[in-house]
Amino acid sequence: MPTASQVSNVTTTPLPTVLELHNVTKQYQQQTVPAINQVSLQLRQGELLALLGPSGCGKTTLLRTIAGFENPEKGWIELAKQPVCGQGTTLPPERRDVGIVFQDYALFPHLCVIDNVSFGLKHLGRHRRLPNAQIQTLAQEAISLVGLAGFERRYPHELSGGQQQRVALARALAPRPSLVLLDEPFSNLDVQVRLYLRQEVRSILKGVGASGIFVTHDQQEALAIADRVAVMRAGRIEQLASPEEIYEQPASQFIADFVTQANFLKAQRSAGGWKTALGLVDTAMVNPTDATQGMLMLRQEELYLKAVETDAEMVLVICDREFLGREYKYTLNHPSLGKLKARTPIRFATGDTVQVSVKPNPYGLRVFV
Ligand SMILES: Nc1ncnc2c1ncn2[C@@H]1O[C@H](COP(=O)(O)OP(=O)(O)OP(=O)(O)O)[C@@H](O)[C@H]1O
Repeated sequence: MPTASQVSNVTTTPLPTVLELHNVTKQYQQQTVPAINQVSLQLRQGELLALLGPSGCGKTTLLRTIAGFENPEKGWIELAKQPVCGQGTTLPPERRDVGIVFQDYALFPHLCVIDNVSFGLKHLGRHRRLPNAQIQTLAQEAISLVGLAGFERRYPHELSGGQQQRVALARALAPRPSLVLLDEPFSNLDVQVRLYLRQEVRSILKGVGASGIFVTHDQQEALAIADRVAVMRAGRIEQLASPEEIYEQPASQFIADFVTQANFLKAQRSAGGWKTALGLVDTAMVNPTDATQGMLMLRQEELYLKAVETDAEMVLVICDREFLGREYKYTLNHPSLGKLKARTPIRFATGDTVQVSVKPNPYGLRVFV
């Protein structure tokens, strides 16, 4: 594993690839469709990738296949340019130079922190036996790295959930793997701890130059901490791109819906612009497309709300509101349009009537066919 200074010095040259998947397909016996279907991807050294998607789309199966707990029927995987499965090779998990952090921490309750962290170092497989002194040094370094120096003799039940997850991370990092796999690592934690720990895990991985892949079904989490996000649907990767690109240029209506929870309105192109139930939207505000009709995506922040009297034309009613601190999130209702979501700093009360217009944005509105 490279040092932090090595990592920061290599921003101008492309970093080496640590992981490659080539058309990997895994189908469980009881299933009629593959859990992961022809998945290909590359991960560079130090890169943090999020696997994002709805329940059952294959995120965990993909992670488990990379770790070596599942064997794919088709395709192959290389770690550091060495095949680890497929093409006649099957390396067990302990020989893949991969650290794993589970959702439920999976710590040994009868072992204290340092023994939990050392455990993996003592069981690296017969190909990597380490002397005791080195095991102690590596374990201590990993514990310090995750901010738990002084907690070495505590038992898991004497730690908070966030601290237990730090121990799990220390255990994964102690053998200094080039890749760390994290399966929904923050989902058992309180919101505050979760927000804090996710940034910290990112900076710890970046600090040691390890690559990471984490599974999440939380869009904000994926966009907040990953360098790239793979949005999965029914076993396939539907889009693999930076968080900005996923948000600004979603490849499909499914991604736009899942990631940004946008509104979609039927739209028809006419000479004057795109006709929608909310009025005419200027063609210049919409990304160029050959389509003449489709669903116009309107993100929650792209709706402008103006208070009006109930008898005005095209009135929507505020039927729910959430105060988010800097802004409000409103649910609007219209008898024929149904429900729309909008975010704005403007304050309205439940029951207020508003008219909605569309705000331009720098990256353009999108129409999906
Ligand atoms: N051991 C198994 N045996 C049979 N089918 C399985 C097994 N594990 C997962 N599956 C199926 O494979 C598909 C993908 O499951 P997977 O757990 O990878 O999805 P996921 O995206 O991680 O879902 P979640 O977010 O709910 O954890 C699902 O249809 C699931 O029912």
